[in-house]
Amino acid sequence: MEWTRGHVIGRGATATVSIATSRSGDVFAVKSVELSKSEFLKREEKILSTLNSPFVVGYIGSDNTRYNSTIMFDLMMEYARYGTLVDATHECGGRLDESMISHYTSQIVQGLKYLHSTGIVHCDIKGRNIVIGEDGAKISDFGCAKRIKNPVEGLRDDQEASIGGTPAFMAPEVARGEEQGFPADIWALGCTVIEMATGDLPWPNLSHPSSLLYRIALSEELPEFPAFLSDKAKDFLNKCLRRNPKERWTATQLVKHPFLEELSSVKKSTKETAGSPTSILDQGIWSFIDESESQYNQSRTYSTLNSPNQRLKQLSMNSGLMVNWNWEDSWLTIRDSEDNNIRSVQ
Ligand SMILES: Nc1ncnc2c1ncn2[C@@H]1O[C@H](COP(=O)(O)OP(=O)(O)OP(=O)(O)O)[C@@H](O)[C@H]1O
Repeated sequence: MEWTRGHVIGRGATATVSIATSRSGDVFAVKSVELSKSEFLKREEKILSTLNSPFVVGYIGSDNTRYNSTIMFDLMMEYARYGTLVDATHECGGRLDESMISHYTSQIVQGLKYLHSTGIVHCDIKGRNIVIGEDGAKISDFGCAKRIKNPVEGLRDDQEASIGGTPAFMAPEVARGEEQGFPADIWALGCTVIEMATGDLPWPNLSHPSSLLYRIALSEELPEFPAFLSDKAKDFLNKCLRRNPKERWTATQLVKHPFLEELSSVKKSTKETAGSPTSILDQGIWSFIDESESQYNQSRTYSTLNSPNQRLKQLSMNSGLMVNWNWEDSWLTIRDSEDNNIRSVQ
């Protein structure tokens, strides 16, 4: 397929996302990294290409392109024109009202139900990894995702032992470096509900990632439930945010929770609530990205250790090293590969 890269619409820890258009005029998003650093994006493609759900961003294909003298690996996917859930929250004055939280949460839970039924743990659920298209919220960014079992053969996947994600959204068992299964996505979902309700991260009063990770891993505390939420919303949070992963509800159970069943019938159109984005033509889609937009993020590798305590220490040290930590910039994603290397990116 012939296509043209447009302007940058987002930058994550690992990749740059641009708008793109095909010769026939179809608009899509393209996530790009240098080919030599594309291991994680290729792994993302391997997972995304197997998925098909209205609640997961759609896969289109992949390509290699030359940008100046650099060969890029490009993952092409459905374009979500209203940006991320964080963007939608900002455009609504910094907080979403409860009917909208219920509406989006219902779609995310259906996405998680689908993913978990295919044996996939997303491992990095947060507002910035939920994109909003014409038909609502979709789970995106499968850079940390793993298939923990082959539903047909019941086999362990190579990635099963890996640990990843964003510290503020990490479940206690993940912060301790023990395991990251389906319940870890449910914990992160609870954190994402708090993020929609407050416009802030869970655990907002912690000023450093190491204190954050120790608190999540080793205290008996939960993130604070926003006092202004209804009892149903708080009960929903209570089913997600249980420190013991075995006590958390599954996505299949959560779909039927009264918070989603009743309030999600108050459906507002995404157009009404996500503001009115600039038209694609206004955004200069037809021009190539310029030099200043081509700084693709570097990845770094750290060795780590075997015991949970040592792993936790390494995770928190890496977090501190990687970012000048403040809550606006705290979207650090940490990946810990099976051979016990932590790949941490800013
Ligand atoms: N399909 C899409 N449609 C519209 N915008 C998108 C799409 N995918 C990604 N974006 C934008 O690009 C940003 C970065 O994308 P993404 O999160 O996939 O990159 P990443 O490098 O894997 O991020 P991180 O690892 O930091 O979470 C998103 O926050 C969003 O603003």
